[in-house]
Amino acid sequence: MAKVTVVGAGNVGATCANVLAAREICSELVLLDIKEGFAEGKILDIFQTATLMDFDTKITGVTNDYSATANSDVVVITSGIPRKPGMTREELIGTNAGIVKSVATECLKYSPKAIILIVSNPMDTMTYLALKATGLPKNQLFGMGGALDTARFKCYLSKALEVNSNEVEGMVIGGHGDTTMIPLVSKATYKGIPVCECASAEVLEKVVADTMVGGATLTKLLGTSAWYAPGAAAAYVVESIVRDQKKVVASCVYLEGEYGQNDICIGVPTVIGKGGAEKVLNLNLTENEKELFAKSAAAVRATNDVLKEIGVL
Ligand SMILES: NC(=O)C1=CN([C@@H]2O[C@H](COP(=O)(O)OP(=O)(O)OC[C@H]3O[C@@H](n4cnc5c(N)ncnc54)[C@H](O)[C@@H]3O)[C@@H](O)[C@H]2O)C=CC1
Ligand SMILES: O=C([O-])CC(=O)C(=O)O
Repeated sequence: MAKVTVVGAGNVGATCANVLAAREICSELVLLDIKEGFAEGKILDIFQTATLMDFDTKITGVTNDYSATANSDVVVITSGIPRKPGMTREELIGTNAGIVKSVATECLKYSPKAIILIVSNPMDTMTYLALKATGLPKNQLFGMGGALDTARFKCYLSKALEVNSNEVEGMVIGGHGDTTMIPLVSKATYKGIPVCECASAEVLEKVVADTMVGGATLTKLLGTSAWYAPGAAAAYVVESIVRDQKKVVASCVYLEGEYGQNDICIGVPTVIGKGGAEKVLNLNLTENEKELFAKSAAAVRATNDVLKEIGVL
């Protein structure tokens, strides 16, 4: 069974840790935070649910002690600040870039073989930065955004169609940003029936718009960004890795020619297994989707350029 480290014991990290422990996705879990006693406290609280929820994953919380994370099979990086209402994810780059770079480097010292999953925002750019800073192969380090955006897309679709969300199929590719994500309506189905046969174009346009601002909507409601679905989405990706499930998850991976893009990390359908991001699937996009993907990549690239301007790359 696997050892998983989650860095950042805040809303998303602690939720991810809770799902991993309660569902016994790994045998050993370490939660690490820089804030004194914070991860220890979150883990003690989670541990006190063990007899209530019937799990026995070995869980440990530590303050900045990377030696406790040694030999992890998977590391999830959620450290960094979240946005506040009215902000974009891209505005977090100045604070989060330094944090993500140093955390990824530190984790790797103790777990050189770990698959590293980046969650901190702006996630596409943080993934690119961590990949370049560590020099890891592209299968070993990738980002989580599409799993969450896809879950939201399915929720909004199921509400619009008034059907069970588990009976809906769909995927969101592109950047994990309010204007960069691309919910693929053309590929979405309800029990094999294309959704465009189930709802009007107007209804589906609203589903797309709601999905794209899914994170911003929650940030406005909560005063900080969401955590239940983000934490569960990260745990979903970890499960596909540690159980070698080979699920196809829209994931932020480094592209070398796929979808017409090079030298960028952005969301594309990816087979996730024990080798990490094992294979990118080539979807037959419509002309409009191809155009949207190129625009999305241009926007992500512009944010990546800021890494050089602020001197972290
Ligand atoms: N990729 C995605 O789909 C999503 C990404 N996010 C992002 O995840 C990040 C975390 O969000 P929340 O958990 O809500 O924030 P939070 O503020 O609740 O937690 C962040 C934690 O990181 C810790 N931290 C900061 N610097 C650290 C360091 N150098 N080492 C270890 N720990 C450190 C803080 O002490 C804090 O406990 C944000 O950047 C947010 O935008 C959030 C939701 C979805
Ligand atoms: O909205 C945010 O800033 C956090 C996030 O990435 C999400 O919930 O999708």
